Amino acid sequence: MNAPFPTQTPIADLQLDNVSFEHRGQSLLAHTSLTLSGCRRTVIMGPNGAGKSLLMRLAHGLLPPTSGQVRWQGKTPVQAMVFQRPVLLRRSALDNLTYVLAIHNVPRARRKADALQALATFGLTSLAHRPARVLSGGEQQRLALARAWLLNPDVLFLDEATSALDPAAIKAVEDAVMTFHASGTRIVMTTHDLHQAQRLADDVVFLHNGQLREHSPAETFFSAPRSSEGRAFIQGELVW
Ligand SMILES: Nc1ncnc2c1ncn2[C@@H]1O[C@H](COP(=O)(O)OP(=O)(O)OP(=O)(O)O)[C@@H](O)[C@H]1O
Repeated sequence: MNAPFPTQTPIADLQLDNVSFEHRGQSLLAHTSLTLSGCRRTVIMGPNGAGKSLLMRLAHGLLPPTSGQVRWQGKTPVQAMVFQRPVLLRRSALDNLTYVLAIHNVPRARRKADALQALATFGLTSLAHRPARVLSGGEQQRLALARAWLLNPDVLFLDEATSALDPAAIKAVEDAVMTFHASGTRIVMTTHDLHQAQRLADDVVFLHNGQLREHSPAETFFSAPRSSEGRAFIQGELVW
């Protein structure tokens, strides 16, 4: 089950240093300092509008902060991101994958075999020739994960990757996340689902109103959160 690019270890720490993001004078993320290290599964939690997606996009480099710095303490790792609604090409599932290999200059002779292997890894072999855009939500999400798999990322970001899925599809995506993690990929994900966070998290970053309230080991966050907002959130009392 080897992905086509060899991975480098250890993965550089990601350091956010006093990062803020403002829009039209409004503070959406304030003075956030955070280090993500090792091969951990970090889950970013918080109520609607807390700034979870924003933090993730800043961490992945999709948005520049208004102030502060986002930096890798070492070689910038290979990164991939999976969104709630994956953007897939108007082609077959297989061709979506061979396309990614082509733009990463993988020799043509290897592309189909590598793509088929990635489809098999995520249980999509029987759908290889189906147009990607007619796949179900869960299948599309697994295809997005198969596409990310081909990049052999050191760090995988997932933004609400299971929020539109039924329980079986959620399990399939969670299994896929575990497959990445077992292969040495650091996971950084947002979710609204407390049970999912309990299943997956090694550590929890908790945000409220654009402020980092705590970054705790999962065990601590779910049994004795350090922040009053974290306590209220896991008791279902903090809506936003
Ligand atoms: N690029 C942007 N420009 C302006 N405002 C933004 C931008 N990105 C996010 N926001 C705003 O920042 C706030 C936080 O948004 P974000 O999507 O990070 O919240 P969230 O915690 O992921 O919420 P949800 O749980 O509802 O998905 C929201 O009020 C949103 O409208």
